[in-house]
Amino acid sequence: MLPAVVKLCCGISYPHIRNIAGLQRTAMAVIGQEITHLQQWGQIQNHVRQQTGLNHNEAKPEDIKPVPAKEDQLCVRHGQEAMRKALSILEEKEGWKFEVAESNGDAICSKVMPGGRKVFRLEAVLDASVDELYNLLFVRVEEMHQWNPSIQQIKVLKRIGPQTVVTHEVSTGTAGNVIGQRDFLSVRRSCKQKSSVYLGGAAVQLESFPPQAGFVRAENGPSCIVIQALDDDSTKSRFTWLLNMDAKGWLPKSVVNQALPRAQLDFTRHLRKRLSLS
Ligand SMILES: CC(C)CCC[C@@H](C)[C@H]1CC[C@H]2[C@@H]3CC=C4C[C@@H](O)CC[C@]4(C)[C@H]3CC[C@]12C
Repeated sequence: MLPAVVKLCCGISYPHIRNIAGLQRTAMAVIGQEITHLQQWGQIQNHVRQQTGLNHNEAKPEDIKPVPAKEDQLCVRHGQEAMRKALSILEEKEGWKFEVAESNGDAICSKVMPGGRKVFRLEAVLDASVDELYNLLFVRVEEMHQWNPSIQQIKVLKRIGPQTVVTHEVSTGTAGNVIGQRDFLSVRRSCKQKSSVYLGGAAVQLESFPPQAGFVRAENGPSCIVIQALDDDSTKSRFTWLLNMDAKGWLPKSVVNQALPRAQLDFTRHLRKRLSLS
């Protein structure tokens, strides 16, 4: 119905729109983008509702079907767009400020984005091949709670081809984590090349999986992990992680901005421990 009405309006106004100029033209373009956006989200929401049967909060693995429906493309595009944005943040040369470094060489820088949110970039060298890390961080992402106590659960709600997943993540609210428990709903994409892997993602909003009672739904802005083989030694990888998170809830910015780099260092420590076992 909405698309039909929009088309009708466009038809009626087309001769006038052709004659507009300047700011009015910009405004038209923005309105157009908004409509496309609204329409896309409507489709994604309906589709995920149908495919996962998620009117309750538990998705059983057998409910998740890899249906290559047309609407899936929208999730894929959202993931691609998140990856593109995250990589372009990483590529920015200016404005990074040193945050912390550990004696093992792990280092975190931060940058304030337009709008005031701080993003964090962790750089580390890990004793693992690109494939091993891809396997642990993307293929077997649901097992992450087994080696990372900051994570209570990660559930793949939907797989769209080999590269895209829709996930629900729950962090733990342990003593070390001053922010407390959060849940996230994200689209995540992987892009695997011979000597590097890109894992990117961002939050999505789905009516079928609304914020749950007792949880604060945090939001991942465009974020990514880049894993690159070190030239000389393919058993070691460079690990670069852009964390871009709106933790939500009523917390002072300064508290959040201290907890996030800490969470990155903790994550990396647990990842190293896990790698030393295999
Ligand atoms: C400080 C509080 C709010 C949050 C602490 C937990 C943070 C560090 C946790 C919660 C959810 C987690 C993410 C969940 C899923 C993935 C996808 C995977 O392919 C790479 C790791 C990544 C991206 C995790 C990174 C760490 C993460 C962001």
